[in-house]
Parts: sequence; C-alpha cells; structure tokens
Amino acid sequence: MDELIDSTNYQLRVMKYEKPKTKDSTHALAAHCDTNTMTLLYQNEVNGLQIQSKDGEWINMKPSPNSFIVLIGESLSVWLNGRLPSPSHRVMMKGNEDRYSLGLFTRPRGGYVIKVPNELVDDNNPILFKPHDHEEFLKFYYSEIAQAAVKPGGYISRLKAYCSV
Ligand SMILES: O=C(O)CCC(=O)C(=O)O
Ligand SMILES: [Fe+2]
Repeated sequence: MDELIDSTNYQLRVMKYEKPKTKDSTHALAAHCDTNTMTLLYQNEVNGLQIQSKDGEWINMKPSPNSFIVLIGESLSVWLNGRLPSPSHRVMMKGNEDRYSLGLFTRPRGGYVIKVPNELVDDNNPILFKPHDHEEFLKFYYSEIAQAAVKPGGYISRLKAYCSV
C-alpha cells in the first residue's frame, strides 16, 4: 500500500463543456481511453459522459448526485497484464446547459518502474507488457513517431504500442 501511495501522482482538474450551439447533440470530447492509472469523475447535474461497451455500444452515464464514476486507465490495465480493460469514453453534449465535471487523475510517478506482478503471469496468461516508466512513456506519447501513428478519428493505444512484448 505504501509503495502504491509513494509511486502515485495526483492531478485534480475542473472541466467545462459549453452547451451546444444547435439542437443536435455534439461531440464535446472525442472517444479515448485514459492513459493514467485511475480516474475519478464527479459532475454537475448535466449528463454527457458515455462509456463504450465491449460490443461497441455507447452507454449514457447517469450518475446520481452523490456518486463518483471510477474509470480504469490504460496504465493500470497494462500493470494488471490486461486483466481489467480500460474503457473507451467520450462526452456528448445536448440541451441548453453547460456541463462541469471534476476529475481526479492518478498516474505513476516518474522513476517508478511499472512491472506486471509475477502472480499475474502463468502458462495461460503470458506476459503482455514490458516494464516501463510512465514518464518515459509520456515523452514517447508526444513524440513525432507516436503522433504520426495516430490516424484521425481512430483511437490507438500509444501505451500499448510503447510497451507491448
Ligand atoms: O468530463 C468527463 O466526464 C470526462 C472527462 C474525461 O474523460 C477526461 O478528461 O479524460
Ligand atoms: Fe477520459
């Protein structure tokens, strides 16, 4: 537990999504998976977050006023050798109210090596990801090579491209 606390950075961010200018629903945040370990989201009463199910369907999130949404990030998914998937999500806006959300993003600190635990690797579950430092990954994330690999409109996991075995 101490190791987890010592190896984690936290970022708290407030996000504002302006009401759409037309009656149609609009993409306010494009589909993506978070690259960090875990994201906790809290929102005002305006819905808009959608999570993609395994079969590709977009599900509207309607959290009750006192609840948080917890999203597994790709970094945790990789850490767990893919045992828990990181869901693709997006924000669609409709109606005539602005949306505010509060996100607490946890991510591994630079210098900490993320390594799949031995307990999660066996003959049926071969190791899928190489040990890596998240900060080194972020340098790759913004590099020209990674940017060039990302095609407009399609989501590609740069983390998996970076550390797959
Ligand atoms: O505003 C939201 O509900 C989602 C924000 C989000 O997915 C992100 O910032 O990565
Ligand atoms: Fe996100």
